[in-house]
Amino acid sequence: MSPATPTPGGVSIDCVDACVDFPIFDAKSRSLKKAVLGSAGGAIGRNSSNVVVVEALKDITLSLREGDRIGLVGHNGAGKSTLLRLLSGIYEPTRGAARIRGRVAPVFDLGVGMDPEITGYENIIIRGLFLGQTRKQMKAKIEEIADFTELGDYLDMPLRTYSTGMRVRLAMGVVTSIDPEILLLDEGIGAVDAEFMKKARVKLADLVSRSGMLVFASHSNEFLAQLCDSAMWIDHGRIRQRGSIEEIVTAYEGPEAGRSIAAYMERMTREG
Ligand SMILES: Nc1ncnc2c1ncn2[C@@H]1O[C@H](COP(=O)(O)OP(=O)(O)OP(=O)(O)O)[C@@H](O)[C@H]1O
Repeated sequence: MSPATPTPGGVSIDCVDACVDFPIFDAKSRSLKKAVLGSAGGAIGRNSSNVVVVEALKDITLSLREGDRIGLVGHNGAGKSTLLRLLSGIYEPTRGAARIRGRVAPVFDLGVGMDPEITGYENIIIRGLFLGQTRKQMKAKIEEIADFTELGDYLDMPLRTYSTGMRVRLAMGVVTSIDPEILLLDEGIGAVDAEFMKKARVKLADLVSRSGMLVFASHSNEFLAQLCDSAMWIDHGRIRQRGSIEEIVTAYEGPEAGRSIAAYMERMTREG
């Protein structure tokens, strides 16, 4: 399908009882008890072959449709990133099913689609191809992307000479220049400095308004409220609750955080 062709019937994601387990072949059983009691991470158990597994996602049943802009909240290791990878098709469910219809742009794994040995310019093209663009489309917008990144002469240097934030700038430049149908964002993109982030947020908001569906994992309620209109609480690999941003922040962090995000959203609406 050409990158500009919309998916017939609209974009959608449907998961039914989807589970994702990570087998850990070199786990030390002595340390397991501690991990089970920890508040971070998914449950640790054993599969039918008695291999230790991390149950990163458990029985995820979820329907997402065109226009959905949903934020994911939850503790460290709750399963947010794993869910984004499941929704992008990068991970297959260990059990259950996940059906994805639409062109997905995953914006979390900065290493994917990038080559440390080639220049920033070349990586712009490569990453665009990875996200379903044609070489011609990428060449047409490479200068605009280069300007956005403000990386100057570094764009002629191999990517391995870049800092983490510089790589994020490059990846953000590419992703905000395309038109994905399903946008999956991880807050890891926050590795850039404050000045650049201000500019990137505007571009991201624009990208989100162009895309058919957004799922965004974030530890920042404000950032979540800027891009999403509903939220879902992931807790130890399960969907604990889905609802409005205010509802979910209140349930996850308590009434004070809920009131604070409600006031923030009101201010956002007032100021347009
Ligand atoms: N490649 C992997 N191999 C083994 N376990 C993994 C792997 N990736 C994630 N996990 C485990 O899966 C669980 C969910 O991790 P995930 O990264 O999805 O959490 P998260 O909600 O995104 O966390 P954070 O907010 O800290 O980024 C954790 O227990 C983690 O240890």
